[in-house]
Amino acid sequence: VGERRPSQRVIQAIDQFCRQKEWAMNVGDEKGMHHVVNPATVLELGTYCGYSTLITLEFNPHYAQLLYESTESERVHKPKRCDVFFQVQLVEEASGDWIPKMRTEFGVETFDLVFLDHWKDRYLPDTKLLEDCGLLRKGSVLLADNVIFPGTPEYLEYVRSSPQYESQYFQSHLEYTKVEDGLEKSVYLD
Ligand SMILES: O=C(NCCc1nnc(-c2ccc3[nH]cnc3c2)[nH]1)c1cc(-c2ccc(F)cc2)cc(O)c1O
Ligand SMILES: [Mg+2]
Repeated sequence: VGERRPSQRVIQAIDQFCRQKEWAMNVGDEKGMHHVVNPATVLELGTYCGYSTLITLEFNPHYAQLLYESTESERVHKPKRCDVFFQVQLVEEASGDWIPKMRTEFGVETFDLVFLDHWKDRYLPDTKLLEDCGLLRKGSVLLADNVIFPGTPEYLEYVRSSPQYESQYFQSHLEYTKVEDGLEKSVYLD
């Protein structure tokens, strides 16, 4: 889409390096997200190296710097329109502190997609925070990585048992390995 988001060549180079030289916790080329969703306004919780990035929350300054370099986006307080289709806005803060500020800081009404890939014990509290802050609308999609490994049992139980969500599991493997893992796609029914 935009020349400033990590290009496909960068993604392929990351995948090759992580398969052949050193494992890293990107969502990876097998799990991927492209076949699951096609959003407009996206929140990513847990940026890491910016492998899958649009509007993203990362409070680890080292990972945040990696994203700035890979997308040449400027710090969130001077968001630069990377191109007509999207902005990369990076918030170096903890998700629990910043989700309540999304509307006032970024003018976000609701998110079309939330990609959960941060601390696994934050998936459930942050999901409840998104609900309480009115940041989900009918049809909003929560896409959660690592629901099997490392695992997010409380989150899975919640989205699979709540009448507010229609959930579907996309079985795959932990990035660059043969260990079972997968993505849980949960549509908010409101
Ligand atoms: O921990 C993971 N990801 C999370 C990184 C993170 N570290 N800190 C944050 C944070 C926490 C609050 C935040 N609030 C805003 N940004 C935040 C970022 N996120 C992770 C771990 C593995 C994994 C695989 C095999 C193993 F043997 C052990 C582990 C695989 C994956 O795909 C992962 O995504
Ligand atoms: Mg992950």
